[in-house]
Amino acid sequence: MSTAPIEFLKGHGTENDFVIIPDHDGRLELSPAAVARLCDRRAGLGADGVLRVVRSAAHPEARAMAGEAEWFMDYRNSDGSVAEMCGNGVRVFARYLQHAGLVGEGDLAVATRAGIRRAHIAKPGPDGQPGDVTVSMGRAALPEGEVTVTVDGRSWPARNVNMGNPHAVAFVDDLAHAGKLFDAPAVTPASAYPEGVNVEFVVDRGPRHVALRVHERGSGETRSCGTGACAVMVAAARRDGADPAVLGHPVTYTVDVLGGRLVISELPDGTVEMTGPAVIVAEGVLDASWAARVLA
Ligand SMILES: N[C@H](CCC[C@H](N)C(=O)O)C(=O)O
Repeated sequence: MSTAPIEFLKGHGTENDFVIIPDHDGRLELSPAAVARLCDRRAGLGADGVLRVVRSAAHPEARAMAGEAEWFMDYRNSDGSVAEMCGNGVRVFARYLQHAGLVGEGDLAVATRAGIRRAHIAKPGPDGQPGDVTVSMGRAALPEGEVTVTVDGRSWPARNVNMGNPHAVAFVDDLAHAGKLFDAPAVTPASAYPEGVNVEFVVDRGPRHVALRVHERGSGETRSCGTGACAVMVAAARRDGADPAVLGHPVTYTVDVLGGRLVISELPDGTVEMTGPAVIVAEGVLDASWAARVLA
């Protein structure tokens, strides 16, 4: 473990919150236990996940992307597990790069374990608030086969959608039917998700307007899930007969999450674009003795 002070920032995207660890040269080794301690909401900083910021050329999983994306988002869930992609995380990661003066407004590319994600940081709004961030989230994969989600003895059919990470999308009559979501919903067949799954419960709010609750793999219920909102939009568009590849024009849904609102569009070529806020809340330095003891 490095003995140099460890800087951190806190940020969130629609209240999906993250500890950001600038580690540009990739010197830190964050074990799953260390990530879980950083994310602990009592004994640590508290967050749904960690975004370690590493120069792509300095990370073996990102080196091949360094020519297109200077920075690699090393995302971890709050239980310390690694996930392929984090949609809200990419927006907050982009905001960190802007906050740190490493990028300006406009277009940028971020290396992730699901590949390169291109983003756009908009100009500040008329109220001076930072501009929203739009992320091109790639294409959804829709594996065949029905899955079933069960919570507190109630079951619903769900749509299997992969946004680089796995999702099961269940349309319900009332978000309260998902119960307290303290534990992971049961998803069958388990064989559909050998690496675990993020589970979204969705209700309609109006034409091309839905709302979700989510139990995230590796983090539990969160206030928002960017990849989940994309999975929900694609599942809703297929349910509603609004496939942009068939219609020949983009289709846009408003997706309300507990922590705010995301706007998700799918283009005729299948590309999914997500737009939403990203906020840096605070920055600081970990206490050296705490870090030495806890992050070892
Ligand atoms: N828990 C997810 C990763 C974070 C996804 C979510 N926070 C987002 O904004 O996409 C998984 O294990 O696939």
